Amino acid sequence: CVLNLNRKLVFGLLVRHPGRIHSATVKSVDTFKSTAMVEWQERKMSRGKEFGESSRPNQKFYEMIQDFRETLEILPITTSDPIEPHKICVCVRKRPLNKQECNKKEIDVVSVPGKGTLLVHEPKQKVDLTKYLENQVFHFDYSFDENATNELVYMFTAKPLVQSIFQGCMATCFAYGQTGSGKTHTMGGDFTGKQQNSARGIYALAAQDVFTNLNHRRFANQDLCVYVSFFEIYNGKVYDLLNKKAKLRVLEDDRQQVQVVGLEEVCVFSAEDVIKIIQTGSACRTSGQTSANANSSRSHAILQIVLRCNNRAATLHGKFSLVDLAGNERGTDVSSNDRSTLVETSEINRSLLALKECIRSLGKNSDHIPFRMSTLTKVLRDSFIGEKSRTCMIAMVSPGMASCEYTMNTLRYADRYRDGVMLRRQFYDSSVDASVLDIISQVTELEEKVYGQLKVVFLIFFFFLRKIDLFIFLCSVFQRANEVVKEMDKISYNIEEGLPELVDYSRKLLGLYRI
Ligand SMILES: Nc1ncnc2c1ncn2[C@@H]1O[C@H](COP(=O)(O)OP(=O)(O)OP(=O)(O)O)[C@@H](O)[C@H]1O
Repeated sequence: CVLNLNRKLVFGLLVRHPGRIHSATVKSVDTFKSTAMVEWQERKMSRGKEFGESSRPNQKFYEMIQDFRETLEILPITTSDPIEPHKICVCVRKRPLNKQECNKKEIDVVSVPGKGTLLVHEPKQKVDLTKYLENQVFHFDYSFDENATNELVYMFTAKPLVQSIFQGCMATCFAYGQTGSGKTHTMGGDFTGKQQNSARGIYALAAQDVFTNLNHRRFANQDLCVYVSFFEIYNGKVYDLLNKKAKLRVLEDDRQQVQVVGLEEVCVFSAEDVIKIIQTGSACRTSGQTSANANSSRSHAILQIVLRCNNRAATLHGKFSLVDLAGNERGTDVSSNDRSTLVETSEINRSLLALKECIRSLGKNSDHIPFRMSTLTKVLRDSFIGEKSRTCMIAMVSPGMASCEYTMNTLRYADRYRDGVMLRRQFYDSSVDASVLDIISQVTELEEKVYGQLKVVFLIFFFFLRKIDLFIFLCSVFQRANEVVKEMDKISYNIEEGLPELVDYSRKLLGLYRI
């Protein structure tokens, strides 16, 4: 800034007195310039001292990121920001660098400049070894930086969902992210050693608000009761955390209602009761060790706060499912590579994929929600259907450079389903969209035709297998297969012909969305 001022000053002088710069002025400009340089060097050195720069690996990237940050206007989210109502809300939370990362002099590659924006400064290197940053920008409904408290995160994410269950909604709040990124910290409360401060997690904050609402005169005459259940899904099986980890079965009745048979549902009368339940249940949770977290949760934990009308049938009024998902690491990230650990990891990833598909379908108002893809989505079925479902996803990210790839994966996961929601809105709003939908439906139709014909070939195959000589039969099958292949060629040519148009429209559409 000082150097810029300096340049502006010289430029101003040249404009006013072309070819005649007074030597005293030049001297003062030079002094000014050298002072600015000294200041800049000092600032750089103090920055270095602060982080032990001399031995920091990736010093160059660190400086590039710091220089970039200086150009950013940082306006973190505060309690006075407005809370907007969402059917599906997607947020991101960055945790601070932890002690271990600070000891390793890790670089913080994530910046949260404003209310819903998050930047990842991805360190890259060209073939000639020149270092550069790829600054990736993500937009969410809300973004929380490393200084955000659980209370602040709660206010914008789960609090509106608590209100919604009193209006009869089925609400779900997910904590998603890489292992060690802060899911359990956010949902269950912070740990001091092995001791968890459950009163400061989203679970407890939600419970407190449930009882505040319950005692409010608006809801007091509804005669509602609060019940809590707490269970985990590990390797596709459900275990009751409130009943000595009893293994439970998930059954679907003829009305497609999914029931966790025998799940303990405890009637609670205060937020303190819920906190005790959280402590009992959390202590039972299945954990393991990963490269990023020595006490990694290897299961999805689901705390359900259920409102029932206090009549004989105890009719369901509203339900809030708070889900602390298992870490989304890859198979290679877990410290043990035995078969059971790999099965565990693949099961976790399968269920996370299923979850993404369900939320995307929900965002697109699709008639078909693929909830049968995993146990997790099965037990949360009623959260994915109907007008009364409300969802909030909090994507957690670790700030370190070593976690950059996982951070990008987490953000893409969250961003993609947000894309689904936004794109659908565009489909309905824009005139271009009808053509895109038209081309997509034509492609689907062609695909169905090919599959239909292949089916005929196989039917003929089985029919003739029993009836005629194998040789004649094989000849006819080959002939038909040949025809089908030719037809497929033709169809794929048609698809390719239509593709540029589709891509063009899609680009326009994405362009519309990004603007
Ligand atoms: N926002 C935060 N502020 C301070 N410390 C945090 C924050 N988020 C996480 N931590 C700390 O980071 C460590 C890992 O967090 P946590 O156990 O919540 O991760 P996780 O995402 O639940 O991991 P896993 O999936 O392996 O269970 C904990 O020691 C926690 O206290």
